[in-house]
Amino acid sequence: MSLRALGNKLFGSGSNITMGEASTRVQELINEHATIVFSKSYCPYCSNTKRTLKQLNADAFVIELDQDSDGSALQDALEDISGQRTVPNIFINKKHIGGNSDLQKLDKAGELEQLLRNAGSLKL
Ligand SMILES: N[C@@H](CCC(=O)N[C@@H](CS)C(=O)NCC(=O)O)C(=O)O
Repeated sequence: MSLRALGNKLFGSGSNITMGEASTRVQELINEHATIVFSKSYCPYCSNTKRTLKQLNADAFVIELDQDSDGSALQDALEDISGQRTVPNIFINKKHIGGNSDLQKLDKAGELEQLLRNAGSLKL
């Protein structure tokens, strides 16, 4: 568990769910959505990721952590699950892709489209 997650567990993060519940919710979201972006609405890297996915016509589920009352607990859980605290935090086919720079790298290498296709996330 990260130091921040431990601090939140001991002192509270302003959220009403436990770490375990947050982890379960994150895991359920990852399992339910072939492509999912954990995002924050004001984050420019997230906008970049969402724009790229939209340009590819990908069907991606986006959760804006800053607009979710449990967002900070979910972010702690994401750090535990993926080792990454920053947003965007992207999963395709339950596989952790990383952040925006990782997604852009895959796109430039021509690998993103195939990943999305394999996940069943391409509409066309
Ligand atoms: N290199 C990362 C940068 C992501 C980043 O710095 N995101 C900021 C928000 S714009 C962040 O997560 N800050 C910490 C936080 O919001 O808790 C990427 O490409 O995704």
